[in-house]
Amino acid sequence: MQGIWTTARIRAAEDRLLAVTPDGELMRRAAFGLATQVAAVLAEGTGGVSGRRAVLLVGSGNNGGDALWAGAFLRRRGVAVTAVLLDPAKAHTAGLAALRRSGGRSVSAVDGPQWISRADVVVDGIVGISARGPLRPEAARLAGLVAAPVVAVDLPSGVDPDTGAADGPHVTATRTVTFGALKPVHALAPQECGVVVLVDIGLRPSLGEPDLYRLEPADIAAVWPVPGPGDDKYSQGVVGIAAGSATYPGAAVLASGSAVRATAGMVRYAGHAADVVRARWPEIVATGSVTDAGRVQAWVVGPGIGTGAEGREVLRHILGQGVPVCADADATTIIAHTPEVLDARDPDTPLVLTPHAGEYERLMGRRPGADRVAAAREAAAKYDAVVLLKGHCTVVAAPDGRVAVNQPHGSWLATAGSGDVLTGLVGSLLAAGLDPWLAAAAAAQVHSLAGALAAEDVPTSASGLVDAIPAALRLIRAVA
Ligand SMILES: NC(=O)C1=CN([C@@H]2O[C@H](COP(=O)(O)OP(=O)(O)OC[C@H]3O[C@@H](n4cnc5c(N)ncnc54)[C@H](O)[C@@H]3O)[C@@H](O)[C@H]2O)[C@H](O)CC1
Ligand SMILES: [K+]
Repeated sequence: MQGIWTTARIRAAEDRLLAVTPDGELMRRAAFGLATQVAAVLAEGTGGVSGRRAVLLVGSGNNGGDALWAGAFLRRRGVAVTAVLLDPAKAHTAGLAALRRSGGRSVSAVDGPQWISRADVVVDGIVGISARGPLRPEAARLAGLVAAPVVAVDLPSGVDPDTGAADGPHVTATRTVTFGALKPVHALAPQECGVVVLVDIGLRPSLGEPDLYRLEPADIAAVWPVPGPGDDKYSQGVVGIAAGSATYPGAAVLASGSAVRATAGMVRYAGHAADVVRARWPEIVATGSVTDAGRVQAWVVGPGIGTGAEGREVLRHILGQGVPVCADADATTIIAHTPEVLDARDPDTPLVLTPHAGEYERLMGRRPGADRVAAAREAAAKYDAVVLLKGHCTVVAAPDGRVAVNQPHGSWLATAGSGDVLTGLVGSLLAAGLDPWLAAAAAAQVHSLAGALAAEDVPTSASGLVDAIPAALRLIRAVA
């Protein structure tokens, strides 16, 4: 799994490493990697490096220092480099001297626009992990003038390094070159970071355990259930789907279909949409009620069951079965409005909640807010459940504090029924015996990849999503 560290952890590790590294060495390592990436962007965008024009937006700290040293390295490759100093009195002294020695020029912010307009690439060295809030006015004005590709130093300036919040003026980068380790912004704001490149500066040994994780294809391929010689339809885990109604069978069809596509384990359906589900998915054993559904190793409950007395009884029955439960949609609302339904839950029964922002507000009495990691952790602790907080970047928090951030593949999941598909995936992995946090994180990753494959750059539907699950699993196995 890809480790992600908060800025406080990064800074502490950097301080430890700085104490045993020659002065300026870390910055030069960072800047050399940065210069290599800037040259690559120039080559990709203009067909060459020498003679091209790079403009550096330089803030008052070490982020600007990285940019200035990178400018000096780019000068060796024949790039014309101009540093726009946002605060000349505070520009990194050694970096600025190195740029000037190499033949680079520096100008004040007043003269910035004329250089920015002619740039082939802009390097965002305004602010890094010490950023607080959106870009300040002068920086925002200059950043707003940029038309050329942007390479962000460490992170795109104006985007919160620890939450990825980008609700004020900020840089949107084509590529972000970060140093030592990924920070939360790189996983939580992929649309602002562009392609993220990690430059090793020898920080890893000083870092310790990550604060957040992102699953890689190999992590998913390693846990996704595949039948073996000794398996039969039961041994891979049977998932029960309690969803839908006679009036609204769609959620039942989607959640059940997703479970059928996700693994080779058996799927049982229980509810008022049995005929429709059976007709669409003949593999499924469908019954009219959860009370006569037969043994399962995990339950999915919620989509389309309604939030009235009958829905509450279905949820209460399922929570008392002593198997992992994924509660979604109406089940989330029932839990929020009548939390006493959780009294039916056997304390050892793992529970996965999959709220979107509105359902989160019902559960917690507040919106998730800018810090979605903290929000997911808070809900996970309150309900002693894995909480999969949906969003452009889904965040999955476990009651023990573990957090995974999924890697979105576009926004194709913003379609009706998408949540039903996700919950079927989660339930299948729970039935296969996966750790509930891992099950939710892996399901979210496959769900977003299936969305991209189903869409292929044009809008798709939840049915298309279900059909793309096998392709997503094949792709994950292929790249693992
Ligand atoms: N420690 C090292 O040797 C290495 C650090 N690296 C780079 O250093 C930056 C972090 O540098 P730091 O000096 O702590 O501060 P910043 O450059 O991030 O910020 C400077 C300055 O910016 C002002 N500021 C804060 N918020 C804003 C804002 N929203 N808009 C405009 N200006 C803002 C504030 O005055 C800050 O003091 C790190 O990111 C790396 O790039 C190398 O990675 C490795 C070596
Ligand atoms: K930056």
